[in-house]
Amino acid sequence: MAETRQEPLFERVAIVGVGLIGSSIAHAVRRGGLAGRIVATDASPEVRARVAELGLADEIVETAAEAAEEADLVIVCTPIGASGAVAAEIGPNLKPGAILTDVGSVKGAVIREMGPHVPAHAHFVPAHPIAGTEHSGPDAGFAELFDGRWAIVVSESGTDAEAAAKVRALWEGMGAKVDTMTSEHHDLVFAIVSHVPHLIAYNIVGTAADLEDVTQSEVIKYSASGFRDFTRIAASDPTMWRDVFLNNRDAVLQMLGRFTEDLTALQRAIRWGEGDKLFELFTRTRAIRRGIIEQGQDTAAPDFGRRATPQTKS
Ligand SMILES: NC(=O)C1=CN([C@@H]2O[C@H](COP(=O)(O)OP(=O)(O)OC[C@H]3O[C@@H](n4cnc5c(N)ncnc54)[C@H](O)[C@@H]3O)[C@@H](O)[C@H]2O)C=CC1
Ligand SMILES: O=C(O)C(=O)Cc1ccc(O)cc1
Repeated sequence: MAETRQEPLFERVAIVGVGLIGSSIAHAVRRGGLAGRIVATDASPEVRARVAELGLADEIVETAAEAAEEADLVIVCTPIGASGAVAAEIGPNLKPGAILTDVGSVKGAVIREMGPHVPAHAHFVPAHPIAGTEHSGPDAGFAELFDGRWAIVVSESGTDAEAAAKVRALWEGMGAKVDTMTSEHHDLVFAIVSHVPHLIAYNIVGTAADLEDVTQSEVIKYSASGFRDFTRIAASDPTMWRDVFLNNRDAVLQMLGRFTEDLTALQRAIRWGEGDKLFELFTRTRAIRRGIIEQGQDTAAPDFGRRATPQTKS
């Protein structure tokens, strides 16, 4: 767990979009004593009301523009599709030296959408926590979400080193381990380790549900197996994931091309009874899993069983 600081890292922190990630940040920032004051906003009046009930912020305002006023740090935690419009609203209200950051699962498109709205006197440091659950909304968040998990801070040629160091310190203060990379590299890596796996889960659950001779009740009844993990992933927020695929199109299509080629090779091996090919692949993948565990990298989300109750998400 992160140490509590004497001096907050930021005086005024604004959180725009208080769903799973925004509310987890609110909890973790509080826990780490990282902000003098937290101001929050959300486009949904129901979410704003729930944020007030949960006491997640010191101040709740109606617009992103208001939240950004006098903020030292603004964290945009909306779905990716909204990030450009949110940045356009925030940009004119960013004070000199203010840092704008985000948590989006795609970085290149977000930088293209948000970047042009950041005034020269402020700094933009995009980021992405590699931690989440299939739940959404302000009730789904918890302070421990980022503990021991990775957070990527994007570093491009124009990134301000001091602002990037503060965003790194923020994530470390919330319990995360930080890596830096370019947005291009980020989008390729997360296409294969996160975006394509989610697409596979959505697809396999959809296929199983559509099969005429496998009723949905059987999908539920027999899902206490590997399939259950797919159903958890396929329960992830539809808006968020639609935006991920629309905004990381090229990298996802590139990885899907490789994936389908390899799948076709497996199909062929099954058709022709090439057991040695199947055995060789399964041996290799088993070693990869064991390597992950040996390196202590198997940091599953702390509490995947958490439920967002009541569900206030619109
Ligand atoms: N869910 C996950 O596991 C992870 C999500 N992310 C990223 O975090 C971001 C947020 O995801 P979640 O917290 O899961 O979503 P969420 O659906 O729980 O919360 C998003 C919130 O943004 C609000 N919102 C939408 N448009 C808005 C606007 N224009 N202005 C203000 N508020 C607006 C919604 O009302 C909602 O409360 C996404 O960009 C996603 O890619 C990153 C890591 C993990
Ligand atoms: O719930 C899961 O298994 C996740 O994979 C969570 C997640 C979703 C999206 C991200 O960009 C990062 C982490």
